Amino acid sequence: MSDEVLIKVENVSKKFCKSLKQSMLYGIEDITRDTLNLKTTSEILRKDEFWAVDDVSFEVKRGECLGIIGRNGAGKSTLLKMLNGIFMPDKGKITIKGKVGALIEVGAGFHPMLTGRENIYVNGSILGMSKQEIDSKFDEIVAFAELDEFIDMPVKHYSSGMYVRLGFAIAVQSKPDVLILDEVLAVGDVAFRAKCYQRLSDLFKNASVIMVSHDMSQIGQVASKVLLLQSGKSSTYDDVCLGVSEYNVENNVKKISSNDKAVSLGNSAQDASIEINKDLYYGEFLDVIININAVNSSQYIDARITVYANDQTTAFDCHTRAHNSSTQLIHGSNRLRARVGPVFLKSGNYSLSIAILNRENNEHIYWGTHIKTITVNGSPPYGSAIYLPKIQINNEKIGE
Ligand SMILES: Nc1ncnc2c1ncn2[C@@H]1O[C@H](COP(=O)(O)OP(=O)(O)OP(=O)(O)O)[C@@H](O)[C@H]1O
Repeated sequence: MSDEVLIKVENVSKKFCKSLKQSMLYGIEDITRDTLNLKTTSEILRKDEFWAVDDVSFEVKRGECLGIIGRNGAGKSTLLKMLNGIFMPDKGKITIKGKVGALIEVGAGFHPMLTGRENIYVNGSILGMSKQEIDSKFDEIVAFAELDEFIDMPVKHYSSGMYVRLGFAIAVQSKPDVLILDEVLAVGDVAFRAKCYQRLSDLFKNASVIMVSHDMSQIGQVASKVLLLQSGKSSTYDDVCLGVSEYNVENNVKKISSNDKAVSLGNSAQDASIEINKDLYYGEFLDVIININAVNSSQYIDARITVYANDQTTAFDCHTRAHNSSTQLIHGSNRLRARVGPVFLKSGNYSLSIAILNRENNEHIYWGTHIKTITVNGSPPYGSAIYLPKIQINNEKIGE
């Protein structure tokens, strides 16, 4: 990470009006005051107005990724729209250096009547690429977006996943200094998301990234710091786990113990513990046992296990949804076994983050960041294979 600050946000606020009629009257009042060179009232709240973003300040350096988190209506999209120049702040100052790429709304920036091919040229030039540059990157963009067959189809017929694939592929190829991503990646499928995160980690070396997400495992995986928005007001956390933990508390997710900030439980779980086979040989399976005491009636669940190397890079990230595996969490005690492997990692120590999620709404039931460590032994001298292990889950209490 360099010391060069690419995004600087200083005491920024944005207000909205709850009543459309009132907001139109204020609009007329503001234009009149402006025309008559009278003092404007942008810094104070009038009847029915509220601060959607309230006195927010932060900096993002080249090489950093800021994760913006917060409940629905907390002000995340409003803040992103100000960063992208769609809204002007009512107070404060935003300074952004370099080329900006943004994926804020699915389909935004695309012309529906134009084909994928035509939109690549239009969108690429908006992002500052020359025609020659787009020509040379064209095949790579189409291949990354996996849209070969559909590239000459008007984008109005694209699915939301196809829009996101194309938008992301163009944005990363334009080599932005600043990349702003709203929840758009949530639309893509698991395999495409994995590819995006890989590409993002390449981009992080030279860019500042801002990413909004409701998926705390993604934030844990990608962000280097976190901005938590609560009714427009912000708190910044250099420790991602701590920021996510505060968000979980706000969402009534219980911490397992007060001195273990990295572990949280959702509403449907009362307590949980983890057992693993700590030492494994190259090519063996990793067994993760998650004992959960559930208070709700049964629900289908997924498991996601992320394994980090010593330097905090992700060795692999696997999700049962990608391997068509799921089981039920039942009322009372559950003994979930997530079997991951074969594990072809080079010898060394690794740390594990484990998430158990409700399959229907993706809510976290259990979430532990860097909760356990494992040691892999006996990798061959020529290095480790690049191979994504499979993950299967079953609940030993219901004998599936
Ligand atoms: N154009 C607008 N006019 C009036 N109010 C608005 C406007 N846009 C957003 N708001 C309000 O501002 C607040 C912040 O909205 P915003 O969309 O930024 O939240 P968010 O954190 O992105 O939410 P979500 O997670 O649901 O996307 C909300 O109360 C919302 O209703």
